[in-house]
Amino acid sequence: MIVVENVLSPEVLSEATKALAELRWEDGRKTAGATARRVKQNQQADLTSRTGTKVRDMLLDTVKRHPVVEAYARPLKFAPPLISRTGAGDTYGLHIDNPVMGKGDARLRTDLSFTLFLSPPEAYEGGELEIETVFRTESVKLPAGSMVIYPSTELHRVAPVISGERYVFVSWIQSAIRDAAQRAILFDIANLKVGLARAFPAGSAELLTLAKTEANLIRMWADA
Ligand SMILES: O=C(O)CCC(=O)C(=O)O
Ligand SMILES: [Fe+2]
Repeated sequence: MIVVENVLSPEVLSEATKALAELRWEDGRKTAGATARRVKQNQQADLTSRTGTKVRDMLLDTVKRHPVVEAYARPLKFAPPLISRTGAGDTYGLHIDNPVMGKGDARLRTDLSFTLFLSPPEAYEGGELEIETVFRTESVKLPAGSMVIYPSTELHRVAPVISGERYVFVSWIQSAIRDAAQRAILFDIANLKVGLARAFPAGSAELLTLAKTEANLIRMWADA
């Protein structure tokens, strides 16, 4: 699991916030899988409108371009994102995300789930994203514009919102590196590259060997 801070610039965040007011909202159960439907009680934006499509593409492009998202998740495919609104009294009970989403070319395996927070934490009480890991339950409530990426293999819920409104942008990633342990090794190497680039000159044998190791591990492990 990783928190990526300030994924959205203040300009993109303010444009997204403005768009939220223009979106049409429908029952969140429409997009839930069979088991999640029972516990899902929120609203979801209709993203087929002009404003909806625009804000969806703007947010997804920003997420896709982020270097930490790329290094951590190694995305191969993204599921169609959702923008959801959880108001006072609403919640999304404990569930597991669908393992496979979409049809045909859009079909993907969900390796990672993410939530990009669009509301500042002061805008609502409750509404933490709670992820049940083996050792503990992680409770996540982030500043607007920051996101959490977590393994889709974990049960999770959105705690009831007590007051205010919680807006988030949510999607799923099929990673080119299916195995989480292999993904973690590649993330370490990506971070090491950044650190060592400060200590060694560009084109040095050390940096070239590290680049070679990274490239060859990706060649060994990547789906495509
Ligand atoms: O709202 C969130 O933070 C997570 C939503 C969620 O779990 C889902 O849409 O499957
Ligand atoms: Fe979920």
